[in-house]
Amino acid sequence: MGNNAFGIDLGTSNIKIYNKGDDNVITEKNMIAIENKNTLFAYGNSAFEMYEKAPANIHISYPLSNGVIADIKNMQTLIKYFIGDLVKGNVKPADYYIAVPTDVTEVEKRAFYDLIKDANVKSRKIMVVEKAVADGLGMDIDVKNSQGVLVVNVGYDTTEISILSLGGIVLSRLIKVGGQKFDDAIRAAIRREFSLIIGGKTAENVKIALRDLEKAQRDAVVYGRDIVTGLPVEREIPTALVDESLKENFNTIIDNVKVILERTPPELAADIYKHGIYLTGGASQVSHLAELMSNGTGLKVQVSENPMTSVAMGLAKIIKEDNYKSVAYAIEGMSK
Ligand SMILES: Nc1ncnc2c1ncn2[C@@H]1O[C@H](COP(=O)(O)OP(=O)(O)OP(=O)(O)O)[C@@H](O)[C@H]1O
Repeated sequence: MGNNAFGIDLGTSNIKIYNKGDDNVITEKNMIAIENKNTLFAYGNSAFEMYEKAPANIHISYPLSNGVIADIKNMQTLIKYFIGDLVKGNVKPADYYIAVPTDVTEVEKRAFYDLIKDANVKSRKIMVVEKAVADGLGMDIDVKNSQGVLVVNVGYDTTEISILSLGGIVLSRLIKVGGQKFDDAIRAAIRREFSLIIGGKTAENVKIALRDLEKAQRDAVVYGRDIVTGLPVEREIPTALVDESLKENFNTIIDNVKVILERTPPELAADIYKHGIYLTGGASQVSHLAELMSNGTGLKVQVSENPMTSVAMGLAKIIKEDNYKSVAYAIEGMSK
């Protein structure tokens, strides 16, 4: 069996892996729990379950930060375990296609390649794909023939804004705003208005539930600690407060989209105008972002059907169809 292949979208909060073996994408939390400084205690979704609840001798962390690998050793461990789980412990030589952000340094890009090479996963060939190109393919855009595609991927701690043309990236900007900043803004507003401290997961749940709460015209019910009394309490938070708290981050994203649009070569403007903005990434689903982006830019906004997995689905296409192989490339001067 010489055709094993995996496509990896290494997100800060979620890792998505396409496995050609079963033609499926899995999503796991990109998290590791280490006990007493050196023993692996838990990884992926089970590490996330313990987050904010674990005792002091268990250190839980994300090995990625702002879209780049911050903790190479733990990231290697995670890759080894995730791949091992996917193949039920029987790791065979395989090709790896890994998505990388465009607007990072060459050294940071190379780190993605080195990660796979050194993770003990029997990598045969390691190919790199610009994340926005994979995103485009995952959203069924004809990226190889289109001249002017604007993709905005709102992730956990970054948003990547890219202009694609004829299968390549013309402009790209990675900004440090994403779902985590949205959660922080919700926490800060609740603390300010209700003197209530809530956890990060609670804030995330409010953000995710926001659209449904608004539809049902219901407040968000949260549990937290009252700053004044120090006691745990339950409070009802109006959705209008949550909406208001998110505005500033939304504006930062929209302003950066406008900057990219201003810098876009005019020859590409026609296609961008025709198709509008392709919005994807887990945090792009947050209530009101799409409509505010459309209002702010004057362009229509197409919302991805699979915002969390569009990059991995694009990698799947590249792995399965020879027609798309040309968008993947090897890192120069790799030593194997
Ligand atoms: N329905 C939803 N509404 C709003 N936000 C959501 C929803 N579902 C997931 N999210 C948010 O999406 C974010 C994760 O998205 P994603 O998996 O695309 O990020 P990532 O790839 O890990 O991060 P990055 O791209 O920054 O490396 C989290 O902040 C999560 O709270």
